[in-house]
Amino acid sequence: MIEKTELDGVVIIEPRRFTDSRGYFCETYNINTLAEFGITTTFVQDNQSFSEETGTVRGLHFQAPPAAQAKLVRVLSGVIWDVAVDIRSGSPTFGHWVGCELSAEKGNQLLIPAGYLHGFVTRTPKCTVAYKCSAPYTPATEGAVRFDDPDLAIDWGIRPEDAVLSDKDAAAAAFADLNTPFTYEAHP
Ligand SMILES: Cc1cn([C@H]2C[C@H](O)[C@@H](COP(=O)(O)OP(=O)(O)O[C@H]3O[C@H](C)C(=O)[C@H](O)[C@H]3O)O2)c(=O)[nH]c1=O
Repeated sequence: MIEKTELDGVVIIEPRRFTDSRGYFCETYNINTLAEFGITTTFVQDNQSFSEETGTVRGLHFQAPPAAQAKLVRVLSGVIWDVAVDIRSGSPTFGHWVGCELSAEKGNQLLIPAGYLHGFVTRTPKCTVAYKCSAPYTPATEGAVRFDDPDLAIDWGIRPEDAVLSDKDAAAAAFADLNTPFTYEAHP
């Protein structure tokens, strides 16, 4: 059901699927289920993005306090490699990243607390990604770091030059220039 990663508070969730002759049913989010695992994050906004091509990279993004967002990410169609990067100053894993393959078929999810960069690359065409956010969209607090930043050295499984990027992401800041607005707070 819930698997910790080496990054504090970043967990992989695999909701239970009730299968029968019609197909399956699963609860994709239940506040009480997460509370059983000590996760008390509440969400106020649902997002969905669709990416036509394999190799589409969205990220690495964050919103700064007071609009910092935790995210609960899942895939409705296709497969992505989902990445979180710890940017909490003072954290023993500052600048470290974890990746996880999320797929519609598996129905697995990645929970990323506030204080982390988030981004993904699509591993199939026509990828639909849905994610819950713990704070509303607040453009004035948005920040972005280059997905292929050499200091992060994230393995995206593609050549950087092959990435399909938005203009915003193509012009994102270097990690070294990030003035992280997050202070390290341990997660349960
Ligand atoms: C994030 C967001 C965007 N927008 C508007 C602003 C732009 O005109 C348009 C596309 O936004 P953007 O290019 O930032 O979309 P993505 O590149 O998919 O960004 C997202 O991708 C990574 C993976 C994330 O984790 C963030 O949630 C988010 O930054 O949607 C909204 O109206 N509300 C929103 O919450």
